[in-house]
Amino acid sequence: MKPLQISRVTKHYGKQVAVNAIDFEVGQGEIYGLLGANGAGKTTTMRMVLGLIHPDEGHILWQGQGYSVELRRLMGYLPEERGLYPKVKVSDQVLYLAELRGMKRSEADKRLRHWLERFEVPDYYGKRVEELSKGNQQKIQFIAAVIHDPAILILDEAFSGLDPVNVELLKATVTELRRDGKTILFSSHRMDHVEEMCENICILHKSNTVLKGNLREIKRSFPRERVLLDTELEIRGLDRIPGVRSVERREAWTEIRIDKPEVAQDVLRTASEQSEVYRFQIMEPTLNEIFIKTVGGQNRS
Ligand SMILES: Nc1ncnc2c1ncn2[C@@H]1O[C@H](COP(=O)(O)OP(=O)(O)OP(=O)(O)O)[C@@H](O)[C@H]1O
Repeated sequence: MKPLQISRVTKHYGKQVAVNAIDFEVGQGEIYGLLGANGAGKTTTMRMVLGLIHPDEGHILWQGQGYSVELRRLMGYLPEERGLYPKVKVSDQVLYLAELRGMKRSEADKRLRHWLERFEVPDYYGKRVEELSKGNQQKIQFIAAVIHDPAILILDEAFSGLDPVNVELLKATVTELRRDGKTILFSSHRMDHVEEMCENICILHKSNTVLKGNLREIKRSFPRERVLLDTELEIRGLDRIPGVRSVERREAWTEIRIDKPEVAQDVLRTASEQSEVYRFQIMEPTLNEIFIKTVGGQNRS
């Protein structure tokens, strides 16, 4: 059994259901993707895992145990809304938070210096938070979330607002934490990040689970409706093939959207009748396409 179990968890705010009977489990050394449109219930779920709010129904267990103060010390949280005190020095703030998690100040100080070096910002140690850019404040908040070496890490939109270099830096760090055996709950609106990092996902929509499982298997279960084609000569009449939805010519290839997978063979036949075919690839749907199809479809119903 995986160490983090979320079972039939429901949460109401007044009459409104924020999370409705959701189930999932996260393994050690796993980054689990919690996805959903705005207001779907992701933050509410994360706050329940953290024990900041409590489920009305269902239960959340870590290694078979319910919430406790000791358990809270095993958790690291990067909230979506960044919450550092602007006037306080980086070192004072992070060391205070580390002590709250049960660390000795001297040990926390060593770890803070290590992380600042690692993020190539050692000179931030004595700066006030307000002197740092938004993205760099986020790096500090990330350090505050991991300084006590938590077993469970909860990352709500961890990479938002970061430049591409810092996104890569944090991505590599999170991947390393997974390798170290951490249990990581990861929420993001950036489907490419989720696709890159998560093995299993759960998509919430209006408080309900609409899709859940192994990402690779989910992708295989969706029809392949996109073809990439590169030919020596330009192909005429692609858009007249029944079942072809759109034809977009790009610099290096043509992208063809089709109604159903079988139409791909008609595309290949038409192309090879007219030219040598350099590349013909039937593409798996991206997570972004799956998300839009799933959540968009639910919106229409
Ligand atoms: N403190 C609260 N009081 C009342 N309703 C709340 C509260 N917090 C969240 N909600 C409601 O619960 C639902 C789920 O919100 P939640 O913040 O969990 O969504 P989310 O998936 O994290 O959204 P986003 O992507 O916008 O951050 C929403 O309808 C929201 O309005």
